[in-house]
Amino acid sequence: LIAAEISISMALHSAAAKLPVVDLFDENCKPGTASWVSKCNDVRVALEEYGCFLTPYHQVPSQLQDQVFNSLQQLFDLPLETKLQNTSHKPYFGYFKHPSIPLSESMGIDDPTSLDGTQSFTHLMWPNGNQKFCQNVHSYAKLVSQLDRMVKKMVFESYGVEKYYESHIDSTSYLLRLIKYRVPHEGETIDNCGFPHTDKSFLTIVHDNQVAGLETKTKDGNWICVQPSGSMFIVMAGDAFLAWSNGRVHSATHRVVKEENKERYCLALFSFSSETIEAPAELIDEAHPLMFRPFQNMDLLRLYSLDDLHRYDQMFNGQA
Ligand SMILES: O=C(O)CCC(=O)C(=O)O
Ligand SMILES: [Fe+2]
Repeated sequence: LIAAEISISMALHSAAAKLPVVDLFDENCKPGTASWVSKCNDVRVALEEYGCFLTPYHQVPSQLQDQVFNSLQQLFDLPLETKLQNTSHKPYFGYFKHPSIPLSESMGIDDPTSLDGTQSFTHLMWPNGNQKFCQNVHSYAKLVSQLDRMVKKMVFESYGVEKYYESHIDSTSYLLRLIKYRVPHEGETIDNCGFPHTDKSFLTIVHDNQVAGLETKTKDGNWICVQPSGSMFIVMAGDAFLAWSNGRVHSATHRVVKEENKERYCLALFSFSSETIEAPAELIDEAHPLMFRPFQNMDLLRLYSLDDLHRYDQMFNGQA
């Protein structure tokens, strides 16, 4: 009986695969210490094996999280013609809504870590000003960008190429996407909230209002449902990180499905590099021949967006 129970519990365990959780901020973990080195290793391994991991990030106070998610509600309640003011020549940087995924709607703040970036977005949405929104979103983006830099520092160190870290960070820019997934209307049977995809960023940090929906795919093809909780942030490698690492870092396919009958709000901080994306010489050898020709991160995003729009249209016209 005991043996049977053990095997049942193992079966259940493997059925509900979970993402690794890496706590970057435990007390003993200061740069230079042995525990820092092993933490860097954990981060690298998580990104190599899963392409993503969960991390508790208490640096964003829960009060600020609440305020930001409340502001999102206020933002999406604005009239459509106001939201449509959020435009950009860069793909995915502006307002997006498509008939093939009616439950979701999203907007983008270019350069949210600078006060200018957040202010000009705020001004477009609220010409009479909305100081609270601006301050909250700006502080939030700055705090999350610190997590982005920390993760990269740890991975660069773990590969022994920390000498490239400073210039990489100097050429990094951010995009904060604000996403709303509404509740289906009565009789509406849609649960599709977008295509399964990999991000074209270097790194993405996703955080939601504790309503489930995000799923990531493991290398062996299983979907992991990401369980949200207040201060857990999900750190996800994009295709640019994969290429830079010469294929070592995995970029996980992920998708959003609507499970709960609750509105889901999500904030995704994408980082892009304006340096040419190419693997450091240290990561190229006989066992790891160069996998990708050097390219520009924004070109990758542009190329993808053309395919993507085509897919949305096909889906809308019932051909996919
Ligand atoms: O809503 C989410 O959790 C993720 C959204 C996403 O994958 C994206 O915007 O690229
Ligand atoms: Fe994504």
